[in-house]
Amino acid sequence: MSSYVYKTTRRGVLLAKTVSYQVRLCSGNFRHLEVLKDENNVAIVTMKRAPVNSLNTELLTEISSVLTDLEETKCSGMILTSFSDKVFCSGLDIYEIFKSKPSAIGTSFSTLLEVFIKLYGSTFPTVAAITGHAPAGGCVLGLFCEYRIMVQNFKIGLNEDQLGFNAPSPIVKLMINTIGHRNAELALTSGRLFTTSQALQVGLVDEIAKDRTEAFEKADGFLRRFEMIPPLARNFTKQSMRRALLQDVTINREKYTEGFVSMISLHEVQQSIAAYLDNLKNKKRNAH
Ligand SMILES: CC/C=C\C/C=C\CCC/C=C/CC(=O)SCCNC(=O)CCNC(=O)[C@H](O)C(C)(C)COP(=O)(O)OP(=O)(O)OC[C@H]1O[C@@H](n2cnc3c(N)ncnc32)[C@H](O)[C@@H]1OP(=O)(O)O
Repeated sequence: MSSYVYKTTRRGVLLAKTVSYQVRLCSGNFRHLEVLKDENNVAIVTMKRAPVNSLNTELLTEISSVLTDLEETKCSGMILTSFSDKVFCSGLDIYEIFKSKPSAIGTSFSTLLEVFIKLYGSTFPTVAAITGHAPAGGCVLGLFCEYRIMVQNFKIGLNEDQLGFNAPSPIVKLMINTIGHRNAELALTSGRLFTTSQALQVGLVDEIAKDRTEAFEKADGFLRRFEMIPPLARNFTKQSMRRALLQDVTINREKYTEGFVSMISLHEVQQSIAAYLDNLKNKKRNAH
């Protein structure tokens, strides 16, 4: 088998077409993730749930489990990315929230919150190499990381309002923390998807890359900024900046999950999701 993998070296990250490379994380057997680690204990976590990395409970559970592994093995940094050169992550799996049992919607959302707690609160530095579109939950996953590098000419944002429901309050706070109140309000109320360059302008992403290789070089550059910073100090500072939101979600996880399930289960919301799915299918049909 020959596939693209990312070979990390002390001086940078190289894209290499090879199969004989570094250590594979052996503590987990993942269906939708590839996890590689370099000699510096930096992990590259690649989502590979074709075609568009929609976040179903299984993928979310795998991400959660990898994050536990990375904490336990004292990983020194993590790059989160996608197998695809078109889509980073298409958000929550719509089919898990459309016409689904409340318990299934609840499990999916609660697992997303678990990923938030582990990823946003991780002791190691995290960076998203966004190699394609990142709508809704895809943007959310990027926002959980400390730094975002996005390949040019794609779209990112919280378009939940377009689907007929609002983004829950913790993610609104996170968006405000990232791009400011005014920009967040304008973006969220219209379900705006930003182009890569617009996202850079408002601060939704931190750097633009011309392609995947450059995104990895820049991600590696971000992680190397911390080589000379004592990890303990870095982590204390990170936790103190993130404590309020982390505590809120940890304490109120059940309440937020119930709120999300009630909202998604509303008849009008289900109708909006149905219309959104029709629209998605029509777009695809018209493109052919
Ligand atoms: C502090 C914070 C704490 C906690 C967080 C709190 C709250 C967070 C709230 C998060 C809520 C999120 C809600 C969602 O994420 S709902 C999902 C929203 N997603 C979208 O709107 C994206 C929809 N998809 C697209 O726009 C395009 O598919 C995309 C641009 C991604 C790719 O386009 P492309 O042309 O490449 O592919 P398509 O032909 O459109 O799609 C291929 C097949 O994939 C299916 N698909 C696409 N997206 C999804 C999805 N999200 N779920 C399930 N399936 C999806 C699509 O239907 C195609 O299927 P087939 O027709 O081939 O069967």
